[in-house]
Amino acid sequence: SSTSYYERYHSLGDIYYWINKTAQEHSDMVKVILIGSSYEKRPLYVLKLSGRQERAEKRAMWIDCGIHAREWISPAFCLWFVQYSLNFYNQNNDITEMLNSMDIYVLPVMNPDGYKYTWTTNRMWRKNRSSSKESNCVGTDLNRNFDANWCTKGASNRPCDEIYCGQFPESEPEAEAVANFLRSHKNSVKLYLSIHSYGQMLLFPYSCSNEEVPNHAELFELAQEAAMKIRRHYRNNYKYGASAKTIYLAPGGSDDWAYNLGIHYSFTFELEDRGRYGFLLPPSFISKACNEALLAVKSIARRGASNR
Ligand SMILES: NCCCCC[C@@H](C[SeH])C(=O)O
Ligand SMILES: [Zn+2]
Ligand SMILES: [Zn+2]
Repeated sequence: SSTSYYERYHSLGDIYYWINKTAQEHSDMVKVILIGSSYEKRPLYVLKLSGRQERAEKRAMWIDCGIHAREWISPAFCLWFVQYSLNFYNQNNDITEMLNSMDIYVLPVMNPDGYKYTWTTNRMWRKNRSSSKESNCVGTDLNRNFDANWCTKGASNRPCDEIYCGQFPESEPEAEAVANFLRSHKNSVKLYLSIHSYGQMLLFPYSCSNEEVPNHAELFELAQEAAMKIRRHYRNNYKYGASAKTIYLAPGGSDDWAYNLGIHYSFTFELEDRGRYGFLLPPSFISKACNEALLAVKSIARRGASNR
């Protein structure tokens, strides 16, 4: 059987083509928003998904994929999620209710320069591709470049390191574009999701310190409920909890920053697997990894963003 388009990994050019084709084919539910450009001047496109029911004062959810270049399952999930949502709208109750109750902003590739580089040059590249004057090493870790305890323990100020924090908070155009968009939509965006791999974890703030956020218990319960559903439906185990304790200290993260902006339902997902293939997850695993992630998104979105 021919594997579907959504069970394969796609090159950057392919993804840009897919973004425009999807928006054209679903012009009643999808709008393309240009939120900025990468260091190498590639466009950062966000797809805005909306149900056909116009509701005043709609809440919104944000999902970014591909912040780390080598985590190919992440952009694969964003594409898979968009097509699943569009195909099952007005068929599946969960999807219909989700899209009728909130707009969904999806950024399929937050780090296009790095993603391209993993296809052409180095499959294991993580950072973006910006260069600094001080060093001939390239790239900043975009998930250490946000203004949340920036460049403290768990990040590095050395340009050659994989977790280099950049020259200053939002020094990177990719991070600045996302931060600007969320700042200007902070009254409607109620749920922030950042999709990564690997490790099978559902994480929430803080990762910049061991301090618990005010609604820690609620976020813990949401993550726990989602992990339980994945365990029950797919017999797969996802760890869950506050990032600093569950994975490691990681300051300057997009999720911590979004939380501090006021988006108090903020999560980072580490998708499959647990390390057997790691970042090189075979295409045959895409469907299962995306179904597991979808279950978590639906579970958290139903509870999290509907609370007000
Ligand atoms: N805010 C960071 C959440 C925890 C760390 C997530 C991982 C994903 Se690869 C990282 O950025 O190192
Ligand atoms: Zn990552
Ligand atoms: Zn990761």
